[in-house]
Amino acid sequence: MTKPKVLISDKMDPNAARIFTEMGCDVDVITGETPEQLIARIGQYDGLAIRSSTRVTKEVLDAATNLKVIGRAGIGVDNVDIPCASGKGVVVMNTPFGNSITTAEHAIALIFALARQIPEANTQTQAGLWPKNGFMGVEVTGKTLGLIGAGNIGSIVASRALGLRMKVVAFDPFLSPERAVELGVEKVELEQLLERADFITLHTPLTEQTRNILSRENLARTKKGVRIVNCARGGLVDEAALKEALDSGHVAGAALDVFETEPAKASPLFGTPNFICTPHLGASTTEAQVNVALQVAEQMADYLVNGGVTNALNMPSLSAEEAPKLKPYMALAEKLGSLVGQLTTGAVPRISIHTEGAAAELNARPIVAAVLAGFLRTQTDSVNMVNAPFLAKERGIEVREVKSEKEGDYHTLVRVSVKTADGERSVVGTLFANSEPRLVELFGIKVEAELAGHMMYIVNEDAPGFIGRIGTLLGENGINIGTFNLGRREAGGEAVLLLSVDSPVAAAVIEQARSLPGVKRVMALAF
Ligand SMILES: NC(=O)c1ccc[n+]([C@@H]2O[C@H](COP(=O)([O-])OP(=O)(O)OC[C@H]3O[C@@H](n4cnc5c(N)ncnc54)[C@H](O)[C@@H]3O)[C@@H](O)[C@H]2O)c1
Ligand SMILES: O=C(O)CC[C@@H](O)C(=O)O
Repeated sequence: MTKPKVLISDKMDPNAARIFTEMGCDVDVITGETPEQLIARIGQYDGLAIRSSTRVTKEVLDAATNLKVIGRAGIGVDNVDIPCASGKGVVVMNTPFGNSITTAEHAIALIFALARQIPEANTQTQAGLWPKNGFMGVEVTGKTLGLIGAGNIGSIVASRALGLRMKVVAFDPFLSPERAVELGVEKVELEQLLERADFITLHTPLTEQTRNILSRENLARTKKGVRIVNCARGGLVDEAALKEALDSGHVAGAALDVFETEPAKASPLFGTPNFICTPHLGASTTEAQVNVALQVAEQMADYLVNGGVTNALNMPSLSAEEAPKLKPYMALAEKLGSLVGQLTTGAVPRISIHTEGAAAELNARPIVAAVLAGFLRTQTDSVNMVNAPFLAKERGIEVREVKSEKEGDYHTLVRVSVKTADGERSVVGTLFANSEPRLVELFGIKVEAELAGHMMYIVNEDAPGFIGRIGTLLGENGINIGTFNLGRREAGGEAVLLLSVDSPVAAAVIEQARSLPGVKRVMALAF
């Protein structure tokens, strides 16, 4: 088997390359390339490991014809076009916890740097000015810290601030009252936070809701003399308004680790008194960089070598232990999705996936994704487990998931139902010997068929002589029948015949089969 090939395109702790190699991947470390150089190179790689410098744009993804996974050694993935990656079936992973402590410590360091004006005091002291009277600071003890965003990093900042005897108020619409109590913070609305905080620290992602959360209007609502720290993302604070608020003295100090445009080589804020900044160093400690490098390499290699999915932003997680258990179900689900896709014409506004018995105990999301991939592959080639849910949504298909752990006739079942203009139609499958996918029901008729290779689907009136006629027709056309599966609603009623054949069935043979007496529908199928 050829080894998966990974490119590390940003400066990363060397442990990442070591782990890739140890886990069976070939790895190249090529950093500092231009976008054009990356575009020219990316086609040969299965994996791309990045930090924040590499921009994974649509152009890069268009050229990445072999790419299966992008791994971000860090948290923020705003340098990756995730919708485009999802559309192309590329898994995007990050390492959500590896640098949280480090970044929280940077925020605390900046709070102290602002409270005691350490950078400027250092500069003037080293310039020989001994400015002992020019730097009257403030204590943080007893002050109120306003936390905007109380997730991984925000909650660590809160614990450190409480240790410093600060009072912490937090604005985070997704923070539950119970969690706030657990963290020892007071959950407040943004307006209250702005009015009460002596220090404000931001720890949210940049989203449409958080962009400019410290806007000109909100900065004006803050307490006079507030000090502001942003170690999260540029764009959360209006930089022009911050400059004015610093100049007017309304804001006593501001520290930015992140900027609207990075690298920030020029900014109106540079040189402003009481403004300090660092070049996106929040995650830059030896410990954090080892953590995220090890984690990203382990996650990516696990995916490329074993199929395990951890911390993916566009696909359900799947552990290396779960992967082998789910594998036969995903094969069954994909076949059922494909069958129903091949047998359905016209719009499908809804697909329902019902798992029963042992199947209901499993993680349903990969099974659902496999059904959708099988179904959509009948309409487009560029579909896989990652992009299938997105494509289904794009096509206006509502996807329903139902689980019932009670066993019926089979110890495990997957039922796929599609809603069409003619009503709801279902196909049902099980696993024989826990591993072999079998169709057991087709549009309400009991059958038993392996869905594999080339097949023929025939609906006819149950009448003597039909099987002989179809056998003769195929024989005369040199088509060898592999398996023969029959089912019927009742004696003399509608019957279904599923044949596996050793070679594709030509359109002309399908036409001849359609003209046999009693035949209602004939289709060639392929799996
Ligand atoms: N400076 C750096 O080097 C550095 C390092 C690591 C992380 N970060 C950034 O820090 C940020 C926080 O990281 P994290 O790991 O704590 O993320 P997280 O997802 O654990 O926490 C984010 C929190 O923001 C909250 N939130 C979302 N929308 C909000 C809104 N409209 N108002 C208020 N709160 C809102 C969420 O509920 C969540 O609790 C991310 O943007 C990440 O990219 C920066
Ligand atoms: O890789 C870095 O140095 C920055 C990391 C940080 O912004 C993150 O979102 O994890």
